[in-house]
This record gives sequence, C-alpha cells and structure tokens, in this order.
Amino acid sequence: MDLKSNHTAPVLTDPAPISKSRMGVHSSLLPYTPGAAFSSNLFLTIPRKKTGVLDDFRSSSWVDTMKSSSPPHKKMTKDLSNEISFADTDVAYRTWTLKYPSALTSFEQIANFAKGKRIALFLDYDGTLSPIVDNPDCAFMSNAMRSAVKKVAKCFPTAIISGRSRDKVYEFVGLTELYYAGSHGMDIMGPVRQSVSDDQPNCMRSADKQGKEVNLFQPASEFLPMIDEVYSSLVDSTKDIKGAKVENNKFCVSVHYRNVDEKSWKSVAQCVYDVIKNYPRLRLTHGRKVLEVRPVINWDKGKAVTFLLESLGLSNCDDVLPIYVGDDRTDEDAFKVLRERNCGYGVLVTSVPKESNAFYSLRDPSEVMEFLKSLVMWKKSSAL
Ligand SMILES: O=P(O)(O)OC[C@H]1O[C@H](O[C@H]2O[C@H](CO)[C@@H](O)[C@H](O)[C@H]2O)[C@H](O)[C@@H](O)[C@@H]1O
Repeated sequence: MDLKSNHTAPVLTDPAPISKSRMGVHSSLLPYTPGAAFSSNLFLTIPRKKTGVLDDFRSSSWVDTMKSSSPPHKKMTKDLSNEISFADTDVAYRTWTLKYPSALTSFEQIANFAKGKRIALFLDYDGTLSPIVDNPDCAFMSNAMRSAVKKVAKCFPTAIISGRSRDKVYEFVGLTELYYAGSHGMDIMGPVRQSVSDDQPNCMRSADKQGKEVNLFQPASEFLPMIDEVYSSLVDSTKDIKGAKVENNKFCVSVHYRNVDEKSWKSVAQCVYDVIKNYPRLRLTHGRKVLEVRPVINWDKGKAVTFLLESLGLSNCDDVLPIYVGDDRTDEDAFKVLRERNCGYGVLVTSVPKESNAFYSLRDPSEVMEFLKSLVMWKKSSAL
C-alpha cells in the first residue's frame, strides 16, 4: 500500500522532529539541551525554532497564528451573500476532498485494505469525539458517541490520545474498554507488556480504576513541579483578561483565548511569553484558540501511537492497520508517523480545507460517529 501518493509537503505539523527508527522510544526521549541566552536588550534569544518555537511574541507570528488557529463558526443566516459564500465554501471543500477523500465515501477502499489485518484505532477527543464548545469544561460527548466508541472498542484495540489530562478525558469518556493517553501522549496508561516496560525508564506498573494491572508511561514526569509552577503563574498573570482560561493538563498547560475579545489576544500572548521566557525547557504550541505550554522533550502524539502499538503487540506493519482520527495540529504528528511508516491511515476531522499529513477526512464528530459505526458493521459482517 502506498500511502504517499496523494500528497506533497505537509503544512500543519508540530515542529518536533520525528525519528524514522521503528520504535526507538527510549533513545528518542532526548533530553533538552538548554540553549537559552539573554541578548543585550534582555529579550531571550532562544534557539527553540525546531524544538519549541519561542519566537519573540512582538513579531506578528504569535498573534497571526492565534487568529488562524481555528475555523470560523458557520452562522446560519439567510442573507444572499452568505448563501453564495456557503456555496463557494462547499465547492472548495469538495475540491479539497479529491486530495483528502472522505473516510465515509471511501469506506469500501479502507475495508479492502483492512482485509486480513488487525485494525488498531486511535482517537483524539476534543473536536473529534466531542464538538468544539466555548467552555472547555463542558466539552461533553453525546451518549450516542459514547455508545459508538464502546462498540468499536469491543471490536478493535482502541486508544484515546488527548491534549487533556488523562483523568479529565477519562471523566468525559467514562469507558473502561479503552486505553487512555493524556497530555498529548505524555501520560499513557496502556496494557502490560514486559518488553516495553523493561526498555523504558519512565514506565511503571500501576493499576487502573478497576484495579487491573497496567503500564503507566510518563516520559515528562520530571516536569511536573515546573508545570504546576507555570500553571499558577499563568492563572495569576491572566486573571484580569476577561474570558481567558488556564487549564492544567498535568504535563502541559493550556491557555484558552476563545472567549477573549480579539483586541486582548496580544495581552494573552504577552502573559504566556512573559512566563515561559523564564523556562527554556518549555515550549509553546498552538491549538484551536489555545496556546499550549509543554516540555521540550522529543515526544508527541505520534510517538504515543508508536509506543501504544508496541505495547499492544501490534507494531508489525504487515498485518496491522492503525487508523488515527483527529482534528488538531497536534494530531498531525500522529498522521505523520503513520505516513512515514507507510502503514495505516490518518483521518483529519475538519469542515474547512487544510493541508495535512492525514490521508482521509471527515467533516465533524457526527461523521466520526458514522465512521466508527461503519467499522463495527464491517467487522461484524466480515466475521460471519
Ligand atoms: O487533543 P485534544 O483532545 O483535541 O485536546 C486539545 C485541547 O482541547 C481542548 O480545547 C479545545 O476544545 C475546547 C472544548 O471544545 C475549546 O473550548 C477550546 O477552544 C479548544 O482549544 C482542551 O480544553 C485543551 O486543554 C486541549 O489541549
């Protein structure tokens, strides 16, 4: 299967480089070598372009990226010019799907590739299983989606890989049939597999909420006190910006500006910059109307997928088909890993055209649900 045929260079990738070695988890956890130095005007000149991107926030790049970080909400008004622009948008979207075909309309093709293979399913949470909402604490998934995820997890090994803390995403999903990775893959609760834990200094035996023995892998555990400190500083420094919200995701911190007036976005950027400039071992990434502060370690959702495949005993490409469904920039790391392994599919959830490392697309969480149901139906019919 040649997964490289329909794309050229990716655009939305996170800057962290991805090792091409097959597993290499242990050796890829390269410690960050601090390279921060203060220039004479007391602005940090931090060579974090590749590993973390801490541009001077006064350059327009921060705020520009903040502006383009989430597709605009569609407002259903009746005026004619809007109808025309909807039509244009729809044409643009349909043209885009020539490059990123719908995973629903291409389901037969996916099923053909999956014949004789074991599917491993990876799902992002926000924007994939639950719709994007203004209040991050209220990003609930519907019961229908929960039931679809439960059913699909009974058919295939399934993991959720989220930027949220693992506890928070478990609270939202509430299913015991899955594996959970929080903090963009920096907190993985996976199955016990001796070969993996022996190899990993940050891997330990633990028990899940049901008391079942599991492997807990936390490659950024040493950052916990630093993240707590940064969380408190950011809560304090953003407290006067109306609508700003800081979320502690255990190994990373999210600073939300979805509900902040656009005129104050620069102030949000300033607060984040002022805090993290003092932490050369932290980096900044952009999500959907959110600035995310996280450790500079060579670990991301892509590495988490590789780790989980290994933990599940599914790292052999010949008879395994990993499928990763996600909507965010951080999911691009996982799409890229599947693309580089030439094994498995990334499915990008988006209602607007975007460059991606994914192979297929779905418009929104309701299409994700249909896709999950189709996988279950296919599995059941192929078992007959
Ligand atoms: O990896 P994910 O599961 O997609 O998590 C990424 C971030 O998702 C959440 O924020 C996003 O969704 C919120 C609820 O819909 C929305 O209000 C916010 O604007 C989005 O950025 C979550 O709150 C973050 O902590 C995650 O990092």
